[in-house]
This record gives sequence, structure tokens and C-alpha cells, in this order.
Amino acid sequence: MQEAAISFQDVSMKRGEQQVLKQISGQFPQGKITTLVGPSGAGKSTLLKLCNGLLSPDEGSITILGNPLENWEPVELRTRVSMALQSAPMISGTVEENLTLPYALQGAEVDVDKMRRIIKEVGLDVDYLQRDSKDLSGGQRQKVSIARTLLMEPDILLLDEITSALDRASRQEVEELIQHIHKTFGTTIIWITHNLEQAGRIGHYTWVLMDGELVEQGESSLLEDPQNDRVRQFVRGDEA
Ligand SMILES: Nc1ncnc2c1ncn2[C@@H]1O[C@H](COP(=O)(O)OP(=O)(O)OP(=O)(O)O)[C@@H](O)[C@H]1O
Repeated sequence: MQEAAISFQDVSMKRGEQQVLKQISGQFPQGKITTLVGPSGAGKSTLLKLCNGLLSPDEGSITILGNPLENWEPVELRTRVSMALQSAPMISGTVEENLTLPYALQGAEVDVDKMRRIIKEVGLDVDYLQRDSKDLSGGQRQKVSIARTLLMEPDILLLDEITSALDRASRQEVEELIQHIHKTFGTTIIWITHNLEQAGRIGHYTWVLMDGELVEQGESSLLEDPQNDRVRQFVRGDEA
């Protein structure tokens, strides 16, 4: 059995009055890309937020890099388990200011050489450090957002629909970038995508979440011929 970077044991979670996650048990294997798919409202983003302690479960237990969620110090956890979002939020100011923000918030210094290395790693020239963040294209914003997570040298990257708002060319670039990061640093990746073709292509493993239940988990090839009826309908596009 593959070692788990994160494991869930009977995790349930309410948001408001709604039961959003129902007794989820499963593992995200260390050093692999796991894609997380399911209809809108299935609970995918909620599940991702449990993986870096932005939310805590009502019931059940979560183990992250060998330690129970509740034992992690929040800042330390978010350094080791970093998240990038579809909207790639930026503060007004330069790319450099955006990259250094998490450090500034902690009163820490940034290694300038490392910042230059990482901006190049994500495929942008070092000149971009002085650009105004509002002048970036969608694809460039997403690269800066990924660079910001990489500065922390996370063990685990959580990606929430990071290519959904991008055009085809940028989507491909960002996809290749994530695969490059995965290969270079051995980072464990958990990637929510609504694009099933992408989920099957880039994932080693896939979780299918429907109505708060984990209905399938296994190698991503499961999307080609799902055994579960509901998953088959979802993959065929009958269940949005
Ligand atoms: N802050 C909140 N307060 C109350 N309910 C919430 C909150 N955030 C999410 N929900 C509800 O929890 C359910 C699951 O939401 P979640 O965002 O986890 O689903 P999702 O699978 O990521 O959906 P999508 O693909 O549309 O992003 C939804 O019904 C949503 O309305």
C-alpha cells in the first residue's frame, strides 16, 4: 500500500444546515497526483479546505503528513500544505510584493535568489517581479499564484480549479507547470477539476465525490469505465 500524505477516517461535515461531507474515508497517496471530481456542490472545495486546516471536521479524523490535523500549528500546516485557487487572488502592487506577502505577514525575510529562481521555474522572466499585478493575463496570474505557493516549498499542493478560467493555451501551460513541479520536487498534488478529460489524463489517482459521499477512489483510469452507476452517469454527462 502506498504511503498516505493525507488520510481521512469517517469524516463528516455540516455547513449551515446542510450535511456537505458524509463519512469520508480514504487516502491521498504521497508523491502522487490525485484528481478530485464530482458535480457542482458535491463538497470538493470543502474537502480541500479540510486538508490544510481552513476548516475542521465535525466528526472523524484527518491525518496530515503523519500528524493529526488538530496537532498542527496553523501557520506551519499552511506552509507544508499550500493552496492555489481559480481566482488566483492578488493584492494591488507588484508581482514581487505578491510573492513576498505570506512572508511579510509572518515578519519573515524572503530569499531574493530563491524568488528569482522560482519565477523562472514557473516560466516567467525575472522582469515580471517588477510588473504591476493588475497588468497580468489570467495565465500569468495563475503562474504567479503557483510561484507564491512554491516559495514555501510545500510538501502538498492543493489546487482548486486552477485552469478553469484559462484559455486553452494557458491551461496547457499551467498543466505542464504542475506536472513539472510534481516531477522536480516530488510534491503530492490534490487537484479539483471539473474537466474529466483533464482529471483522467493528469491524475494518477482519482476521487469521485457525489452529494457529499466518496463514491469511487482508485487509479484515474476508473473514469474510463466506472463500475458505479452514478459515476457512470456523471462521466457520461447525464448528471451535472
Ligand atoms: N460557507 C458556507 N456556508 C454554508 N454552506 C456552504 C458554504 N460553503 C459551501 N457551502 C455549501 O456546501 C456544499 C458544498 O460546497 P463545495 O463548495 O464544497 O462544493 P463543490 O463540489 O466544490 O462545488 P463547485 O464544484 O460548485 O465548486 C454546497 O451546497 C454549498 O452551497
